[in-house]
Amino acid sequence: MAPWPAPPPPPPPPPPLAAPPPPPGASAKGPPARKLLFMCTLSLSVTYLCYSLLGGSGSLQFPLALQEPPGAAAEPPPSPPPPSPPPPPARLGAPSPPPAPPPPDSASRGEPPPEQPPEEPAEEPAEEPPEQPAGEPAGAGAGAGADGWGLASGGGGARDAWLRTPPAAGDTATATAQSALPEREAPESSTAADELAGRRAANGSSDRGGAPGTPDYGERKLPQALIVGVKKGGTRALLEAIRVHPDVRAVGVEPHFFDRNYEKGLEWYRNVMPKTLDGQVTMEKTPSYFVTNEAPQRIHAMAKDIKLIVVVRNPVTRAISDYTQTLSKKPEIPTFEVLAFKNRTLGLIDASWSAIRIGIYALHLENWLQYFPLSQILFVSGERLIVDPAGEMAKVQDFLGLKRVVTEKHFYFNKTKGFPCLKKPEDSSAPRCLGKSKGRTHPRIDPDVIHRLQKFYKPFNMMFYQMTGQDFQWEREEGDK
Ligand SMILES: Nc1ncnc2c1ncn2[C@@H]1O[C@H](COP(=O)(O)OS(=O)(=O)O)[C@@H](OP(=O)(O)O)[C@H]1O
Repeated sequence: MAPWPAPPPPPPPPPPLAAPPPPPGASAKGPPARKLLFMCTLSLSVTYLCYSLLGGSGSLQFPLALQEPPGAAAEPPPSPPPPSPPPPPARLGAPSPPPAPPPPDSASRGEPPPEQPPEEPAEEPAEEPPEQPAGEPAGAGAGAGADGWGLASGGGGARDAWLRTPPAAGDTATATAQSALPEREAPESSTAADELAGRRAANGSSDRGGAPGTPDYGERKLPQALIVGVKKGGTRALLEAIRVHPDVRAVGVEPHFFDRNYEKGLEWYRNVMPKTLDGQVTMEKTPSYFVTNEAPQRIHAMAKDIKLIVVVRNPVTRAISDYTQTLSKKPEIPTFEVLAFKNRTLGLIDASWSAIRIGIYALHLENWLQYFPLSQILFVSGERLIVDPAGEMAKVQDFLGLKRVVTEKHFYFNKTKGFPCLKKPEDSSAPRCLGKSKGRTHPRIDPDVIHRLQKFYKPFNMMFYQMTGQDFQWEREEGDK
């Protein structure tokens, strides 16, 4: 696998201005990290100023973009109140923005109304029969389950010893927590079986063919690692791949605890988790955390040492993927080209549209760096997760302190699907691809619009590369996939 390209040269030293005070727990973040954060903030301000001066201020409202919608959950009493994150980059020469108004055309975009959480449920674990990998016995794809890579299939597995974990009768805490999962968190896939599989997975029950009635082992723990984003980045592929690891237990559905369900409390959250044995890592993925203003602070209050994983993808492709998902549910929405602009003649991008806003990674990351040092965050390339899943999984396993168990031998490239799929585990279980809602064909987008979006994102991408020390090379890609 090709190594990451060298990070860009460090930014110039900042002028002697006061840096924001560190939050509790930020002591882990050394002076260089704080300096970098400060420089990033400053650079973002300058970038934003430039955009404003060029006439884009009406479109790009960072302070608004990073706010959680009204109706956000209350803080839990036990956690000491962490400091408020510092204000977003100042809009020099511009008055303070008014309270965040919802985009006037949010309904026509297929977005939820303003009182709703801003992002759609990302869970889409529909399954499709996989193409057989070379040498695979015929029929190996039959009986695929509904969650992610079809790990709900029968047939047992190398992990059955610890995966035969349907909810024991009387496991009421879990049952209660699961029944409390709001309907909107059901997978996007349409069948009740899909939903059931997702809920089973969230239950910590056997989503890989464990024998019914076999008792669950271990205890439910709050997660030690989270996949916090980004929506349409490849988070499902990553979660399903890491779940192959015997030392990982993960929730199949997205709990949305730190954005939508926070008021339910930590015990609810714990009960959503599967049972784990000592030494196993408990995980969940909810991609909307990355763009939820309160998420870093809340997660820090729960576990300041938690490991965070962000799967990032070219923000232009990500936006189109996001739009494609919405379009699949609401075919009547305007075209991508229409939604992407505030004023197409003037070339003003509408950064208040969530499909665009989510891709301004540097701004969202800035919020996380108020609470977590960079060393606690792993950035996975969504592009490399497709072309070299084993390589990205090696980094993920290293980051989680796990033995490299998930390797090349767990993947094969499915030509029909056009994506890597999970090969059978060592125990003869069936190969699995992600469902139809993963790896959709995108609508054709006007190349000029793509070009404009690339120009729009470029400074933010550069800043993101500087902040993370990784060059994701999105500027080298041309157009959509
Ligand atoms: N192995 C494999 N199979 C299928 N799809 C894969 C895979 N690896 C990454 N991807 C890319 O994942 C994109 C969906 O991202 P997410 O899983 O994060 O979406 S979601 O936010 O949970 O809805 C999805 O986006 P679209 O291609 O736009 O559908 C894929 O490009």
